[in-house]
Amino acid sequence: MHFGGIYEEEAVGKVYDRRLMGRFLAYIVPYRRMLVTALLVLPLIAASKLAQPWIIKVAIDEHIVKGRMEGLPTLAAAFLVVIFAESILMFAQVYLLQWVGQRVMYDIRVKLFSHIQRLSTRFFDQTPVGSLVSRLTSDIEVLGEMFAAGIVTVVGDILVLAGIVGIMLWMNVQLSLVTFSVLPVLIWVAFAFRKWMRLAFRQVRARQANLSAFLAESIGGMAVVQLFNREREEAEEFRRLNASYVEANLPVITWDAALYAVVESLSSVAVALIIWYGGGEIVKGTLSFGSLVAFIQYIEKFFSPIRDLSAKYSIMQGAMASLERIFALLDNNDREPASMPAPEATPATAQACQGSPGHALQSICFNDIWFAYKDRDYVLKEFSLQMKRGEKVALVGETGGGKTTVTRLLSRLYDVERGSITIDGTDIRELQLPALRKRIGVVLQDPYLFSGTIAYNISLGDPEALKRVEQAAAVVGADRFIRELPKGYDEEVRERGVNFSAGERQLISFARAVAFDPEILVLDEATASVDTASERLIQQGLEGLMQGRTTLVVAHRLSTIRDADRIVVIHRGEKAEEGTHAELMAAQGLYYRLYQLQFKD
Ligand SMILES: Nc1ncnc2c1ncn2[C@@H]1O[C@H](COP(=O)(O)OP(=O)(O)OP(=O)(O)O)[C@@H](O)[C@H]1O
Repeated sequence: MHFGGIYEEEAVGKVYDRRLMGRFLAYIVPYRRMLVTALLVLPLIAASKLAQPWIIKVAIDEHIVKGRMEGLPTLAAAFLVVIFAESILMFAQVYLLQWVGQRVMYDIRVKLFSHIQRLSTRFFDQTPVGSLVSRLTSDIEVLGEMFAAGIVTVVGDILVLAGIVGIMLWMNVQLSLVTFSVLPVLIWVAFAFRKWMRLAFRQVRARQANLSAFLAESIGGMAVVQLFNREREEAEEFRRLNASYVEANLPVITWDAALYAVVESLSSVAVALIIWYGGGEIVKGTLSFGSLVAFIQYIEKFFSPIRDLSAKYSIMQGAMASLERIFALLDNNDREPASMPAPEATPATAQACQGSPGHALQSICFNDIWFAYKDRDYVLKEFSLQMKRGEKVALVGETGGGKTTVTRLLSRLYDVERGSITIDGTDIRELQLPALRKRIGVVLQDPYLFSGTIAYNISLGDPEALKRVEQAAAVVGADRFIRELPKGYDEEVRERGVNFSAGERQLISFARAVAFDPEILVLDEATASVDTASERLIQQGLEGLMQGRTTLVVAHRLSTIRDADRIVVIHRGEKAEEGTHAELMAAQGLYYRLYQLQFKD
């Protein structure tokens, strides 16, 4: 059992949280006119609801009971007009509210997405992608439900309830008091229900989160599950989580059904009271027949919004929890590093690290850098390296030594903790991030392709890069296989490039680096082995890619770097050796041993 419900336990918020609602209101403000119009319609809808029983009362008392036909058609027509007006007003109100809801959701989605784009690599290391996707989709959708389910119309419901109480008291105080004797029970039930529902919801949402997290992991890793015959165990685990989700839902269903039944029977009790007490009043001549009928109709209209209470309650609670999570993400300031003055003055190290900013690249220097992904767990210790324009430097060493980390620090996916990295004597933390990244082309160990065409994947939609697509593909030798595709550069790439081989994906990613024409190239060689023919192709591609650029390459296949200007051996985060292939072989140290290991066959 690999899954112990370790995923986020959902915070079950309040049903109404003033702080969250206050912040949410800021998103509604731009659409206040539409919202106000929708709210202005509410009293009109309430009035038409209140008018209907009244028209019936008049018809009965003034016409039917007295046997007067004239006027009845007018009243019937008035009744129709009121009902028709109510439908039109309801339509307008639902439309306006949903319109505002859609706009607000659109705005929050845009804001959230651009916020997420600016978050740091560290943040993405720690946050499961699935949870970010659900912030942007289901959490925002729940906010939409708040508009769709007419939460705003609660105001209207309250108007109707108050109106009914007023009219009933005005018609007959005593009968009203007798009818409202059921209210204390109703209020008690509503409060108790709120408490129980809250607890039940907490369980449901936590188990729902577990279920989705399990699904995301299991479907994402389907190939492993299938290859290792783990389907049955996974299905068993899923059945367990699924059952626990259903189990958590049972109390909610029970309370929901119970509330419905209780409200329904209380409304029947109220009707019974009206018939019993009101009937007596009619007999005594203190109440008209029409008033009795109106009373029964009003009491039904009184209970109907209360019956919807549980649905509205759950939507509100869901919306508050979603708002809480959306705002927590928006408040996360784990931004990508901004450009800032370097914390310490760049030591004027060797002459080699100088240069003139703004001109062609002269030097890249790592000056005694220290770095840890977490706390004081240093992955790189006192690492130094100097590179001159046009040089090709290779990083080699055992797995987990810190080679990839060096490349990440150069492109500022993370910032060094101590020491500094300079380009032409300027600390890279002082450079603008986009300017720095424009100078550096990175080829990742695992090339990431997007769904779209090959041309799009090479240029990523950049107009300048788009002009260089074919030329770039030719430089790395990718043009040969692309030309053979039925649609050439317009061939569709499916999600993550599943319809291309590992070697072809590598070549496309090389072409991408060339199309952006960077001065500095950072290359993390793929560890995945490809067949000898592909390896030769890739080797040729690499040569084209590195032509005329200053290159830092993380090498796994030592054969590819024999001609590097310098080879740096990293051992447990420290520089162990540095020199050319011939020098390091002659020294018979770590590099020599690695080389022997790889070519022992
Ligand atoms: N995002 C991360 N969060 C925490 N630790 C990390 C992270 N990335 C790497 N590490 C750790 O840092 C160390 C150095 O990793 P790095 O990827 O730089 O090694 P490498 O020499 O490139 O290895 P390989 O040859 O396998 O690619 C490893 O011990 C690794 O576990």
